[in-house]
Parts: sequence; C-alpha cells; structure tokens
Amino acid sequence: MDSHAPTPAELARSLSAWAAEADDAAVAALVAGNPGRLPDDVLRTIGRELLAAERNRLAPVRVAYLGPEHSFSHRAAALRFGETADLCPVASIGATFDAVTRGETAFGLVPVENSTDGRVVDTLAAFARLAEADSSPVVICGEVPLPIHHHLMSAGPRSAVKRVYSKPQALSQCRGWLAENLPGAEILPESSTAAAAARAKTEPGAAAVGGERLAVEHGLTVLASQIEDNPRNVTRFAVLGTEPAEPTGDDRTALLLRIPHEPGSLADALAVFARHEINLSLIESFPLPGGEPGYLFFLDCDGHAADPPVAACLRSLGRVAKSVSVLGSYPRVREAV
Ligand SMILES: O=C(O)C(=O)C[C@]1(C(=O)O)C=C[C@@H](O)C=C1
Repeated sequence: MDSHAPTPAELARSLSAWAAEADDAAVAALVAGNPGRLPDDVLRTIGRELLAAERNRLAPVRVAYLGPEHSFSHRAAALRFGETADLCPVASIGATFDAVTRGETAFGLVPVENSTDGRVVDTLAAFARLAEADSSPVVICGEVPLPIHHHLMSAGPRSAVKRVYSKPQALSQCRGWLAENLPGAEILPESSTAAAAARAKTEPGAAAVGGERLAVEHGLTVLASQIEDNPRNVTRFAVLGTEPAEPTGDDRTALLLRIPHEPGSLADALAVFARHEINLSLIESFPLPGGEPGYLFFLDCDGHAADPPVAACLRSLGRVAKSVSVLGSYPRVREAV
C-alpha cells in the first residue's frame, strides 16, 4: 500500500500528465461527433481549453517558456497546458531548463528542431549539459509540433525599415524572403520573436519577424504575411518535466550518445539499431562540451525505453558507446496542432 499522500505539486504533475493523453482522446471523440456548425478546429480548441481549464482549476500547473509573452514557445505551452495554466516567461532556453531543474515550475517548453532550419542549438547545448551533470531530474515527457507562420511587423511603413530583428532561428526560416524583399536591411538577432516585437515597437526603423499575435498585442502593422520560406514550416517543442511518461504503444525516445572518437564507432552504434529493428527519426552531431575532440550524438528512435525491444537495443548500445543517456520517452504526437 502506498502510504505517501501526494503533495499538491505531485498531484498537479500527475494530473497534467494524465490529462494530456485523456484530452487527446476526449477531443478526438468530440470532433468525430461534431454536431453543429462550428468548424472542427474551433471545436478542438474549445474542447482542449475547457479540459485544461478544469485541470488548472483542480491543480494549477506552472510552466516555464522562452518569453516574453506571445513567443512561439508561449503558444506551444498554452496549447499543451491551456491558457489558464500558470505560464511563466523566462529570458532564455537555458533558463527554462533551470526553472524545471530547480522545481520552480513543474514543466518547461523548449524548441528542439524546425522543419526548415533544423536543430535548435541552445536546446541541444542544454541537453548536453544535463547529460554531463547526470544527476539532473529533468526528462522529456511530451512533444508539441507547432506550425510556424512568420510575419514582418513594424510601427512604421515598409519603406522606413532599416533593421529586422528576431530570434536567429526565425530569421533563418525567412532567409530567402528577407534577401529578396529587404536586401538593404540589416538582419539582427534578438533573444526571441517576442523580444524582437517589443523592440520594433519603440525603435524607429526597426521591424520584427514573428507570429501574428505579437503584432496585435504590440499594436504593430503587419507589413508582410507568411514570409517563411517553407509554407509547411513546423517547429517541434519538447515538454520538460521531472516525471517520466508511461508507455502508450506509440512513443518516441530521445537519446544522447557518446561514442569513442575513432573510425567506425558511429557505424557500430547505428548497426545496433538496425539489428534490433528500431527506427531512427533524428540524428544530430554536437561538439563535446569543453572542446575535447569528438562529438555527442542526439538520436530519436521509435518506441519507449521500457518497451522490451528498445530496452534490449539500449543494452547492446551500452556495449559499443562510452555512455548512453535517455533524455526521455514520451507519447508521439503525429499531427501538428
Ligand atoms: O522566439 C520564439 O518565439 C520562440 O519561441 C523560439 C523559436 C525557436 O528558437 O525555434 C520557436 C519557434 C520558431 O521556430 C522560432 C523561434
């Protein structure tokens, strides 16, 4: 018998872990039986928000995200935990990890990879630090694939734009459009799309690249819409938490692998996945922290670390790698929301 009564924080964590999957099933059923004239996506949003509001009423959940408000990370956090959750903006991706590590928030949302621009370096660097520290309680317990549409916004007219600010990943996702349409403008980094919009509001000659909501909230004019180079631009966010997610039968596992810096060691590691018939959906190399020669490899594979085939694969991998860290196993979300 479990004699330990859950604390409010534990209750909040397990409620929201439960609710994310339950929401998916409940909302799918609601949409399948859509009785009225509301479009399915509107019904889906209402269903999700109502369930999240009830969950947050029972046990409010705190979630850290790269702010300020109305960044894409904010959007991903609101989609996953509801607008009624206690959504806490922080200044950087590293600070999102810190908030969860220190228990200041139960969860955090961080961008991992983008369909146009690839990996988000700050996030991989934070995971690399986490694996080095190996006592960290932080795990990936979910994912949010979010369609990303960028807009050029400013307080002044397009003819006055001399500088364009945004997060480097956002600027890179619009690289072609910016080169073609604003060849004379300086392209400058900001800590987030939301920070760029705040700057565009006050700095003459400045424009920002970011989501439409930023223009509304800051009273900026949208000078050009949907300027991303790839119309199917999607960023996948990881949900950070401290409770591992249970297997669901359709999961993904994120791994960090350190292998000997010698010929054939990557091929040996990949051969283990082939032998165990485990499919890989991501592989990224990353320089070792501290400048040692060699690389870390981030891998995503199908299945949960507790599934017998994945567990067997991880055991074999342990024999060819210097170290294998499981960053988290979590339910796969197949469709961007
Ligand atoms: O700047 C933001 O709005 C963020 O949430 C960060 C971020 C990222 O770094 O990938 C998230 C989604 C988009 O790809 C662009 C920017």
